[in-house]
Amino acid sequence: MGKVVLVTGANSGIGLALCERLLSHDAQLQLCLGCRNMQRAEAAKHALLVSHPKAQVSIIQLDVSSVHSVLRAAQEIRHRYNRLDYLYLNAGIMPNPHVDYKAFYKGLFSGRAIHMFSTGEGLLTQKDTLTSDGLQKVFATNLFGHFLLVRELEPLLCRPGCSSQVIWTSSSNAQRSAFCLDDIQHKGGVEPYSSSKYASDLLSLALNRRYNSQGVYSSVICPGLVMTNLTYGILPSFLWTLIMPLMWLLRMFTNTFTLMPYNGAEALFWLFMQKPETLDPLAKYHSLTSGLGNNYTQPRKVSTDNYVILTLCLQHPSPFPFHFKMDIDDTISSALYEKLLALEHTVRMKLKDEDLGHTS
Ligand SMILES: NC(=O)C1=CN([C@@H]2O[C@H](COP(=O)(O)OP(=O)(O)OC[C@H]3O[C@@H](n4cnc5c(N)ncnc54)[C@H](OP(=O)(O)O)[C@@H]3O)[C@@H](O)[C@H]2O)C=CC1
Ligand SMILES: CC(C)CCC[C@@H](C)[C@H]1CC[C@H]2C3=C(CC[C@]12C)[C@@]1(C)CCC(=O)C[C@@H]1CC3
Repeated sequence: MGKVVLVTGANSGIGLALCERLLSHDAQLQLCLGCRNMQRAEAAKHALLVSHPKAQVSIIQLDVSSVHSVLRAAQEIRHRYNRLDYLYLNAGIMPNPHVDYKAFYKGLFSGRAIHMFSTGEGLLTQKDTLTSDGLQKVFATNLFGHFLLVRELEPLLCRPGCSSQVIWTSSSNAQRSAFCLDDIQHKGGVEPYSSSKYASDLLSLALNRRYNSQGVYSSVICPGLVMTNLTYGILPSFLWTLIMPLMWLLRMFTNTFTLMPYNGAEALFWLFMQKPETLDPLAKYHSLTSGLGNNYTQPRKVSTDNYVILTLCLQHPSPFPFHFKMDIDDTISSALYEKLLALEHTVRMKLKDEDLGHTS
């Protein structure tokens, strides 16, 4: 039987491009598309079957921002399959983005222009909303729903003698400065996207600590800047098309302008072909495209700008030598993991109470 792969947010952009690449590589795969919108999911399945008529593609209705939907979908997946080899946690949103053009103009002449183009740091804010579960929507979609999904699919991922991979689509926009352990949902800030992506980097570390002994390996990837529905929400598509020659030119200076979903999916696809035991849990795997248009994957250390480390090390005398850095990263990721477990407990209790309310 072929390997089982579940991809969330598979009906468009990077997720759909990944599915195409996976099927081109391995026609025996059992590919499951986790999508919230069934019409768009059917269209994606149809497109995949046109290029791979013999492929085994199925759909699971999954809204990762809804606790009820995640629990129901996981139950259905456990019913359909007895294994899960790859879980791609790719669905993501950046609602109501606002570009700070003043900061962009300043950044152009700051000596950090390339960094700004590759990370979007300091340029973007978003207006978040609440889900029906009362959670911040960006947090619920980009992080918490996926966390719950991993927890629910534990029996399929952890199988004696077999290994499996959990792969997060993170972002170069993941910023330590946007994330706060006391406000993991980012209720009080205007950069929920950066916060949620930084949290996914931390969570991946925690998942490795928790699950490696059971054969589950978690990695994070960074797709670069890709033209998808997400980026068309930041600037209209005609404007992106208009500045495309400029972006090709910028590729000479930053290889993070992957631009096409196929290129953005490079690291996701590359991880599919790796032995998970050989992967570095502290690396973030970047999809990169050279000035000449060649794709490659490069691991870069995750969270090198940890301000807690800096604060501690700047104290005199420093309570920690520099080589304690990884331990402190580990402490933050453990703390996040505990907070997510506590939140999971709360939402499960709330759902139980609601169910009891309906039956009595
Ligand atoms: N484009 C870029 O430059 C970058 C993107 N990324 C990340 O890549 C990932 C894929 O985004 P991208 O392909 O660019 O954008 P798209 O908007 O094309 O894809 C996002 C996918 O996520 C799905 N999705 C959104 N919310 C939910 C939900 N609640 N439940 C289930 N599915 C959901 C969307 O479904 P629907 O069609 O129903 O909305 C869609 O299939 C995201 O995690 C994004 O943050 C990271 C760095 C850069
Ligand atoms: C000449 C143009 C390239 C000017 C575009 C300016 C900005 C709108 C963009 C520069 C860097 C971009 C970027 C993203 C969005 C658009 C920019 C801020 C992302 C934040 C999109 C989502 C991500 O996950 C990472 C991207 C990093 C770079």
